[in-house]
Amino acid sequence: MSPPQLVVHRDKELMAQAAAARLITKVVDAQASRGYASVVLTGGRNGNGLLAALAAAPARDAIDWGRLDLWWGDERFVPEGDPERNVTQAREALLDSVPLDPKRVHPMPASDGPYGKDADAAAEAYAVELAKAAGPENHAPVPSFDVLMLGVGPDTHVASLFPELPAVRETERTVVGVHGAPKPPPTRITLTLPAIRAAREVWLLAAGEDKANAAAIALSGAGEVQAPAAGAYGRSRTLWLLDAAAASQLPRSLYPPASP
Ligand SMILES: O=C1O[C@H](COP(=O)(O)O)[C@@H](O)[C@H](O)[C@H]1O
Repeated sequence: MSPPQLVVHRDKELMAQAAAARLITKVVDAQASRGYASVVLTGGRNGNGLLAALAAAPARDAIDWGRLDLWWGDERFVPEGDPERNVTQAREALLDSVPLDPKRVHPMPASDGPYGKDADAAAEAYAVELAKAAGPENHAPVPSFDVLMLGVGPDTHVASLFPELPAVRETERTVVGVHGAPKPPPTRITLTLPAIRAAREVWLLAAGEDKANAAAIALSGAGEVQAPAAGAYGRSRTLWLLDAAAASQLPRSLYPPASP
């Protein structure tokens, strides 16, 4: 487990721009050393803000988009093209404007897809897709993602791992269906903590006042069942990217006040 490091930016716009710049560097470096990169996208306001900032970044074309594998950390289990789907929002924010290789883009199944309304079967199929992409050297039946991003919800949820729901307790499977999520829609698909922890780097994104309490709880030693964000860490790095509003309730030992 790699202990959390914090980077606090002035506001959410700057946080999104800085995170986008960081992601460009990470992907370019991975492509230079290995030939390709793999990234797990998150939904939510902060994740989409980062993608929009990436779309607007002049350096975005330093990325070889055709050699980038994209996966998702979670999905709302609604029909294809539904505006609530994380992939729909990601396409609008960035993906439709860059030359990705469609074979390397791996959205989670929709509720009108081959598994119909069966979110558990759809989750299992995604686990199989991940396992096929994993190499023997990988640390779990998922690829060694270079960067796995997670938006932190106001209730400390990450991906679709909500406090106290069964998915956050999963220790074997890499992807599960979620039923009765407290945030709509209630049916979802999510990577589990073991899959998340197989990533080289996990970046948690938290901007805005409504994330302040969640960040403070998750970073103050809470258990992962009560505060799923506390259980999300990467093998080499766990990075919390915050804005000042989201950092405003952190203990001073973690985020000392700025010098005058
Ligand atoms: O529903 C979801 O919420 C979280 C956080 O979203 P935010 O709008 O509060 O930032 C997101 O990370 C997750 O992917 C998504 O499905």
